[in-house]
Amino acid sequence: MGEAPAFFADNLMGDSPKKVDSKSKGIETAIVVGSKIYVIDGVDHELGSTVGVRIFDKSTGEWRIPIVLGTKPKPSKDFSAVLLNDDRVLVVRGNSGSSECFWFLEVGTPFVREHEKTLGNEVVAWSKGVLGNVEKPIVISGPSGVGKGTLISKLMKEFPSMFGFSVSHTTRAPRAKEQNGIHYHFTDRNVMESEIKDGKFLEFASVHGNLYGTSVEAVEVVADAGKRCILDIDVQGARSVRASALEAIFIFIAPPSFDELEKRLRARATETEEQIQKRLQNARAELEQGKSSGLFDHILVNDDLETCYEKLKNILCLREAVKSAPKTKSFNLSIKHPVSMIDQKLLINCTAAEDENTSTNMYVLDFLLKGGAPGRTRGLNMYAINPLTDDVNGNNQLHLTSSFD
Ligand SMILES: Nc1ncnc2c1ncn2[C@@H]1O[C@H](COP(=O)(O)OP(=O)(O)OP(=O)(O)O)[C@@H](O)[C@H]1O
Ligand SMILES: Nc1nc2c(ncn2[C@@H]2O[C@H](COP(=O)(O)O)[C@@H](O)[C@H]2O)c(=O)[nH]1
Repeated sequence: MGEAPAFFADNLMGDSPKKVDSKSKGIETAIVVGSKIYVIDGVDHELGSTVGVRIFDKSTGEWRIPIVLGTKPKPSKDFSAVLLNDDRVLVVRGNSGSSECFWFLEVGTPFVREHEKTLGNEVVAWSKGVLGNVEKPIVISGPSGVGKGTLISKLMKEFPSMFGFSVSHTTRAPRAKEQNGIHYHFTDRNVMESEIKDGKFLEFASVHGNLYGTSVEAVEVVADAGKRCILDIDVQGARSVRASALEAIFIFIAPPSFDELEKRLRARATETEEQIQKRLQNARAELEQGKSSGLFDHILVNDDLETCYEKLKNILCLREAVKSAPKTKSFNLSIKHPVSMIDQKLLINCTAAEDENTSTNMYVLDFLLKGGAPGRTRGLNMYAINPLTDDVNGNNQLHLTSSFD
């Protein structure tokens, strides 16, 4: 049994985070969640330049080191933590810009519980809070050769700042023009199987004799860039994502006929005859499942490419004029960043980037909205308010008052 660290002695029951100075670990931030205390090491010298998490169990008096999933924040001496509910903690990284300051540490979400079961160890998961109202990711499925990749390429070409592609892992060999890290992360089966065991994948499936999978990181990288993520995955993968906590839009692409599908697959000339036969055989089952399972929100027939592409854009509510993601004004979070919680909304004082000395902005994080990326905690609505004139919802109170007058 371990010994409770001295800094807990004065506030073991409270929920408020405390910044503590520890000789061995540098600056640490602690937060109480139920019977556990989560300690975040801002600068961990033993592990190099990384952020560590330790758990002190008050009921047993033991320290535990959890398995840490997701993308961690960069080390900082200025972390502060706010308990959002029993399963997640908002970690604010002080002295950083708007794209680096909000992080979530999941300690008991369904995602974490699920991984605890498979990994047989305590798990915590990091994800980054992304400014702006991040739209739901798009899952595109359909039989091999139907034109998923072609449609996605068109979308990415027309709206480069709006969409980002989730680069899957696969054990199949690269095709002539495919580049590692761009089209796929090409990997070995034993490496991928071990990473699946480590909980690195949001979903995975055996497709046409090879392993394919979407890593949590692949989707997070896109969300971190403030873009809407597109996943090109098979029907089994779509089913797994549907069962996960990731909220997405599911679109199934069907061919006009089976003969046309075969023609396209052959014309692409990327597979051997044996592989084509395997893909066509699997296509029958995929078409049946895709069209009948109720898994998909939309089914599009890719007959004429341009017509299908226009329909896809309609589903995604894209118009010619909207070519870039809406931008939120950037800001810098100072070391002192007072926070307060009102009605599931967190108010944070920040300094506006353009005028650091004088202008203070109030930002609101709205925890009621859902959506976003695998991070289960992403896609949170963050917006600026003027504390002198606006209420917590951003409504101008002066304007309201004068209209009543
Ligand atoms: N509407 C269409 N009409 C005719 N040919 C098409 C159409 N859409 C795509 N194609 C062609 O069909 C072939 C297969 O398309 P693509 O590679 O995009 O399919 P896919 O669904 O991504 O396949 P996979 O699942 O194997 O990656 C390509 O050669 C592409 O140019
Ligand atoms: N379940 C998943 N399926 C995936 C993923 N990445 C791609 N795919 C699907 O595999 C087939 C074959 O792709 P190909 O590039 O070898 O032609 C296709 O249907 C893709 O949608 C993934 O990460 N998970």
